[in-house]
Amino acid sequence: MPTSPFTSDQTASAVPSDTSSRTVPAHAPTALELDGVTLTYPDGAGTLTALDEVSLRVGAGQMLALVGPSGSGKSSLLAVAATLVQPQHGVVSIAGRDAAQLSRRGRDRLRRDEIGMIFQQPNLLPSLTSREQLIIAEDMRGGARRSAAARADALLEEVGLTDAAGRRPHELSGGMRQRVNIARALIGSPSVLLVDEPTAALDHDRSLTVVQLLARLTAEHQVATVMVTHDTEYVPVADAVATMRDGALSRPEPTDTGKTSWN
Ligand SMILES: Nc1ncnc2c1ncn2[C@@H]1O[C@H](COP(=O)(O)OP(=O)(O)OP(=O)(O)O)[C@@H](O)[C@H]1O
Repeated sequence: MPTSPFTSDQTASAVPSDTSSRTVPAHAPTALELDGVTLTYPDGAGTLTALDEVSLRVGAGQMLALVGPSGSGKSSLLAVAATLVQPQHGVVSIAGRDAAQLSRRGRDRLRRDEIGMIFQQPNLLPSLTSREQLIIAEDMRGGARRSAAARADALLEEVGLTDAAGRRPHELSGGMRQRVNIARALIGSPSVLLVDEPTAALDHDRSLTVVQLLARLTAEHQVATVMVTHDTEYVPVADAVATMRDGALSRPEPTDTGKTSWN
């Protein structure tokens, strides 16, 4: 496992991130694919189109920042990509598997095995230590306890929290709690990481640290990451940016990290 550059709740201060460890092939294998996805909600006598023929490919080791005004469909895109909501039209593929072709149980398994989710609030269990948060998540996935403990320790080291492994959420800063949350989302070795406003509850320096950490882990774990953010300041840390407007998604534009080409 790579050694973490963090010590405790160390923060960083400049954009773009240190992306020196990020080497992504020009055409990374596609881990997340949306093809012509349309999602509508009932709206009075009619319907509201939340996603309008959205297509997107995110490769292993690539991080996409998703921006757009409130109500433009960003959360709907994450919900569809997470297979939590079924679109009326189009295909959602995770790790090469078409979610619509699976039974409900198959989709649950796909979600459990291939998708990690990170929300703005870490939602850690108050009575558990950082290490236990990760082990119990792996337990609930059905993983073996002994390997879960070793993996939890390795992940906590990667996010710079080895010294905080025995601390409970109230003994951690907001940034540290979000780093536990990120480590927990990776414990099942997902192919896809879906991240909704990870910095909304953090100050600037901690926000930057968290986004840089997501970028580094995306490359190191070869996961396909989609991060919704309202804060365009952190967009340059991602490999590409796409904008939602009225349910339509722009073509992803590579940022100038210079380390990758977009799919
Ligand atoms: N469960 C739902 N039922 C009905 N309409 C919904 C539902 N969820 C979202 N919408 C509508 O779909 C549209 C897209 O919403 P969505 O939450 O995806 O946008 P968003 O870009 O994530 O917004 P925000 O940045 O405010 O979270 C909005 O008009 C919203 O009101």
